This record gives sequence, C-alpha cells and structure tokens, in this order.
Amino acid sequence: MKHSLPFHVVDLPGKGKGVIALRDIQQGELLIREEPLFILPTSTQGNPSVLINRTLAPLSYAQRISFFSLSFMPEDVEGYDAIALATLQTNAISAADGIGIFPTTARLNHGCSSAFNAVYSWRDREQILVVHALKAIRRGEEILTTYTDTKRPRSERRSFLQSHYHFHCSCSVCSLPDALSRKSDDRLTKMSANFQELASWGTEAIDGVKASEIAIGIWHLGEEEGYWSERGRLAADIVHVAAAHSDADSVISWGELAAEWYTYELGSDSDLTISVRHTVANPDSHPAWGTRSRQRIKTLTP
Ligand SMILES: C[S@@+](CC[C@H](N)C(=O)[O-])C[C@H]1O[C@@H](n2cnc3c(N)ncnc32)[C@H](O)[C@@H]1O
Repeated sequence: MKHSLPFHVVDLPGKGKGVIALRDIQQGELLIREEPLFILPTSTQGNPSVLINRTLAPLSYAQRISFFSLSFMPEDVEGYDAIALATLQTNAISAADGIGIFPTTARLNHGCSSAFNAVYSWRDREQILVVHALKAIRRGEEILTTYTDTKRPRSERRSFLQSHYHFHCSCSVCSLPDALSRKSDDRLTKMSANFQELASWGTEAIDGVKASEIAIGIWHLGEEEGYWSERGRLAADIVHVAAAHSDADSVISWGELAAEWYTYELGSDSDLTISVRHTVANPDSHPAWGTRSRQRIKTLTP
C-alpha cells in the first residue's frame, strides 16, 4: 500500500515555502524519515566554496536540482558559489559529526518556544534524520520546528534568527503582546537557568533531592509556557540521578516519563527510548546505580 505524506509544501506569505498538515496528526507521529543529500564536516579549513563544490560534484543531476531548488538567504546573493554557500547556510541541519542537507525537512519553518510542534533528530546508527510531531497538529496548521535553543528572551531570539537566517520572527510567541511576552521571557530564562543549575549535580554542587526539585520546577514552567521539548532528556537525567542515589521507585517513575516523551520526540524505536525502557524494567542495571549516597528522589507525581 502506498503511504501518502500527512503534509504538503506550499507558498506562505512572508515565509517563502512552508509545510502544512493535510490531516490531523497525532502527538508523536513520524512525519519524515529522510536520508541526507550530503553531509559536510562542520569545521573546515580553507575556502568553503571549494569544499561545497567537491561535495556537489558526485551528486546526480536530480540531486543537484533538489539542492539548488531550496531557498537561500539573503535573497539578493548572486553567483554560483555564493548561492551554493547561502543555500547550505539557510538549510543545513546538524547531523552525524557535521551538517547535512535534508530536502524535505528543509522546508520546515521555525517557531519559538510553544510555537514549534515538530522535532527532528539524527540517528547515527541508521544514518537517517527523523521528524516527529511533538504536539498534536490540526489539519491546515503549519508544521514548525525550531532552529535554535529558544529558551531565551524574544529580543535575543529575534536577533539570532535575523543574523543567521535573515528573517524577523513573528511566530505566535514572538507576536505576544508585550506584557505576555515578558512573562514568557521570564519563564524561558528561568528554565534555562534551572537547566544549568541541574547540571551542577554532576559536580556534586547540589544533591539528588535538589536536582529532582529543580527538574519538577522546569517541568511546571514548561507546562505554563507550552514548551514541551527536551522533556525526555530532562526525565532521563533524573533517572540517572535517582539511579546514582539507589532509588528504584524514582527511577521507574521518571523512567516512564522519559520513555513517553522520548517516544514523542524521537520515536518509540529510538536508541534512547529503548535504553530508558530497559532501565525502567531493571533499575539497578543503570550504569550510575549506587554511585552516590542513598536518597529519596522526588517524583513529578507523588
Ligand atoms: C530552512 S528554510 C525553511 C523553508 C523556507 N521557507 C523555504 O521557502 O524553503 C529557512 C528559511 O525560511 C524562512 N523562515 C523560516 N522560518 C520563518 C518564520 N518563522 N518566519 C519567516 N520566515 C521564516 C527564512 O527565510 C529562513 O532563512
């Protein structure tokens, strides 16, 4: 049976092309599974145009058409080399040890914080990019991903997107009235600071209980903001903390959350989802088990 895509690519005023859902899409659905047209190393010495030309040379005619039909910014760039470079900069995605071009995923426009509803992830073992619906998406809605860490204030997000992608972001979060925008900025800045503090468990600057309290705080801020990305990793981090402090109940509780949110963001068949499911079934098999003093780690649902 032929599988038809749940979206189509259309022209969108002020955005070039974009991707619109053709039917209601469920949270966690696989939207795109795509091989790279090519992958380039991130750090290169010498002239980038030489490297791009060397990369494009072995591509078939159809593959080259696919690359050069992608959009590029700024629009007034002229000349083959400059257009190739701008096309790469506008569309490349981190993949493997470098950056890759994925022609279907490249049509996804950007949204900040609560505005993006799809997440892409590179699978090293399969050498493939997958895109999943982070949220349920209604028919007719635009499918948006995020180009950057948007846990920062609107002014910073906008200036990054302007300088790197040459557009002024007017997503639903950037378009909030000032008072609401300030509240959103406060939440996002706090989430970011809390993630940093959480990382200090690694150097024993905070204990496991404090780490779990911070994670619960981040979760609630994310709920208020509508920022659901990174929940799988957040929960998996507390699985690690709980295992280190030998708290099996907490490993299971956070592990079930991690499996659920990894499934939405990365797919039920991703390595991280499979690994955390294994930990839920065998808490003391976690490599960090018992490496810190015993503690009762807090859970999201008591
Ligand atoms: C990876 S491409 C996305 C697809 C592109 N719109 C197209 O026509 O192929 C990135 C470029 O799309 C445009 N873009 C992405 N998100 C946007 C947004 N939220 N608002 C306006 N333009 C956006 C910018 O020009 C950006 O440099």
